[in-house]
Amino acid sequence: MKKYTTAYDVPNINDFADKALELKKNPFAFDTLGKHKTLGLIFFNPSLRTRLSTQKAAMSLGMNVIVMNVDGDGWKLETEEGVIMDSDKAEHIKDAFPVIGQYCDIIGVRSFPSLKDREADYADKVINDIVKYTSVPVVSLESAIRHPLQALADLMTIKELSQKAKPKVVLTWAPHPRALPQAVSNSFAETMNLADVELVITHPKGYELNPEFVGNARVVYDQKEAFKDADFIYAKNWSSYNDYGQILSQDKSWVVDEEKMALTNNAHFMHCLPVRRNVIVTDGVIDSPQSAVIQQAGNREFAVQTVLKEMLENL
Ligand SMILES: NCCC[C@H](NC(=O)CCC(=O)O)C(=O)O
Ligand SMILES: NC(=O)OP(=O)(O)O
Repeated sequence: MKKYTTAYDVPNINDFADKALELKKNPFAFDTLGKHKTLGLIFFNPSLRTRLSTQKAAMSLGMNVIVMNVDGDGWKLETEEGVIMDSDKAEHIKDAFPVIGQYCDIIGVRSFPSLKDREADYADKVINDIVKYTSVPVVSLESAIRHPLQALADLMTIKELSQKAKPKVVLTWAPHPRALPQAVSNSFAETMNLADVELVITHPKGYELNPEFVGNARVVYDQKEAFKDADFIYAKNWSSYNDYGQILSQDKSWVVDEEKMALTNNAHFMHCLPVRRNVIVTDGVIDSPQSAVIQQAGNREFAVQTVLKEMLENL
């Protein structure tokens, strides 16, 4: 595997999630596979889960790990082509990543969208440029438009918890004070379209996701209608795709609360974290026995370990 930037980078994401669940049972089975191999993690944006789970996963495979927060610790990196570099950005990614590629056997990158220029964000230029400018495998730690490691962990969690062959999975928009990327929702929808689930997406009008990611999902604008008989409720805020990057609503009636969860089939509550309590979801729901958020975050380790293992085996 030369890159993992979307669920389509593996032949079958369902089989791949099963492999990850197998690895979870015996995470140290390949603890010398990564001997003398170095993983470089480059963060343009903050992280807790992705950073720590990836470091842990690499160490369980015997790898060395080097981590850099490029906006904090190093030279600020320019990502635009052909600019006169007289701003605060001292180095171009075209120079930085071929250098980083010489020090590393695998590179992981987190780079959020601008939320200003839809065309540029959806070209997913930073991660694609890094794939282009380095010869080593690249894993997305959340790009401008996708978060494939999160979606893989989400699929694992649904497989672990589902009591049905084809559960009803509802992705619901929820309010947030800031404009957030569509990446988590895009990757979740992309992956659920490939999984054996009934996918429903609910959001206020104006928050339609890119149709490429919605796929065969049913879009329901009435949140309570969408929640009926759901087996999984996956909450996430995202900014508008059509009115690009804008906050169109902060409607508190979209918060996931106990009353709405009571409409479901005793659904499991999911969120990628970090989550703003009592903004996205009430304490009562996230602290309930049906909350899967900690298990989901736990699965991040084995999702990325499976990707790294596959890359190491094909170096
Ligand atoms: N990696 C998981 C989510 C990351 C990001 N969330 C955030 O930036 C939340 C920040 C805040 O709540 O202020 C997102 O939505 O894509
Ligand atoms: N869910 C997730 O990617 O978390 P971090 O942003 O903390 O890495």
